[in-house]
Amino acid sequence: MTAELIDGKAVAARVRQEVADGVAELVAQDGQAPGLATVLVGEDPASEVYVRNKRRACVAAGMVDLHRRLPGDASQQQIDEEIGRLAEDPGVSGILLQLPLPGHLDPDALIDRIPAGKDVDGLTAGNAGLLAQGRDGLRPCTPSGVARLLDEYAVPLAGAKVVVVGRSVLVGRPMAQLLLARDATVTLCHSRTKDLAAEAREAEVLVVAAGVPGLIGRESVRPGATVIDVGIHRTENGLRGDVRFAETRGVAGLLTPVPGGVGPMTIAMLLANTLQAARWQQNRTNELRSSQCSG
Ligand SMILES: NC(=O)C1=CN([C@@H]2O[C@H](COP(=O)(O)OP(=O)(O)OC[C@H]3O[C@@H](n4cnc5c(N)ncnc54)[C@H](OP(=O)(O)O)[C@@H]3O)[C@@H](O)[C@H]2O)C=CC1
Ligand SMILES: Nc1nc(=O)c2c([nH]1)NC[C@@H]1CN(c3ccc(C(=O)N[C@@H](CCC(=O)O)C(=O)O)cc3)C=[N+]21
Ligand SMILES: [Mg+2]
Repeated sequence: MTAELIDGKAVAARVRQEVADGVAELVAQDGQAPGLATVLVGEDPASEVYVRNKRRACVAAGMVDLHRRLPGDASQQQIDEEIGRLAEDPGVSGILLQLPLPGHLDPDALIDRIPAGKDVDGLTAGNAGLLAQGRDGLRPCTPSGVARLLDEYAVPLAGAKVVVVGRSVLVGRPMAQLLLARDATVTLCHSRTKDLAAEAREAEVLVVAAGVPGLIGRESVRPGATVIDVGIHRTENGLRGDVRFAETRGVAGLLTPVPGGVGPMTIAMLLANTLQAARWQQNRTNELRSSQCSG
């Protein structure tokens, strides 16, 4: 068997076009484009690259790029105040605080200063709680990108055995919650899991987000399974994932490559979240206006 590859680049391009169309529609309705505020503290080189890519994608979708850069020695209070200003600003639809922050700062406290309706990374306790309760909210970009890929390739989730490897707040946990909301039977594995390969072999859908290069190979994959590799590692031979690609391709039914799989979906879903946030804000403004007119 040779697995069919999931083309994340193509799906991401489609999502970005949908977002661009939605932005144009919003601009036609009320003359204002959604604005994305990226907040970058310090000069971490990887973060510089991610933020640059996010800003480019935002402009390409017709949104307003509102970037805020703070020095690496900025205080908790300075960043707190900056986020507070962005929270109040009606031109700001979405706020993204790029992580990791310099060590002297408390990221959780700063993230929770972002209003849930502008939290386009879906990382506030408020949005995590809404997801855990199965209520509407903004979802973390990488897990919702994975869910979109599974939908595009018509992978059945209701009643399916799904194994997620990794329980981070950024990826694993929200991934498990999203799949649970789609009626999958979800097993969540982590570094203390006793027999990872045995758990993973049960999966009809296996999502790997451990951050360990080559953790998963043929011994861990059920024949015909769908395997989603979230891991990203820069090696001498280019980008690699958490899945040993060549050998897994001989066992799986559907497989994401690295690069070109999950990676491109993360930015596409950030744009989709920003459009969603802008629509909610527009609806709220319109409701407020009409209630003032009639009352
Ligand atoms: N493509 C994309 O867009 C994105 C890619 N990534 C990539 O995905 C990977 C994971 O990211 P992230 O979730 O932030 O990573 P974290 O390091 O925050 O979390 C890793 C998780 O994997 C678990 N884990 C580690 N080693 C093992 C092991 N040997 N067996 C089973 N579980 C293990 C950890 O368990 P424990 O909790 O017990 O420590 C932890 O829950 C990274 O490579 C990252 O670069 C991340 C975000 C977006
Ligand atoms: N708070 C936080 N949010 C993140 O979103 C986050 C993070 N922390 N920590 C690190 C990981 C990693 N990550 C990637 C996003 C896109 C690609 C991506 O676009 N990859 C392309 C290739 C890019 C290239 O060629 O360099 C691809 O896979 O095809 C990769 C990796 C986000 N992360
Ligand atoms: Mg990828």
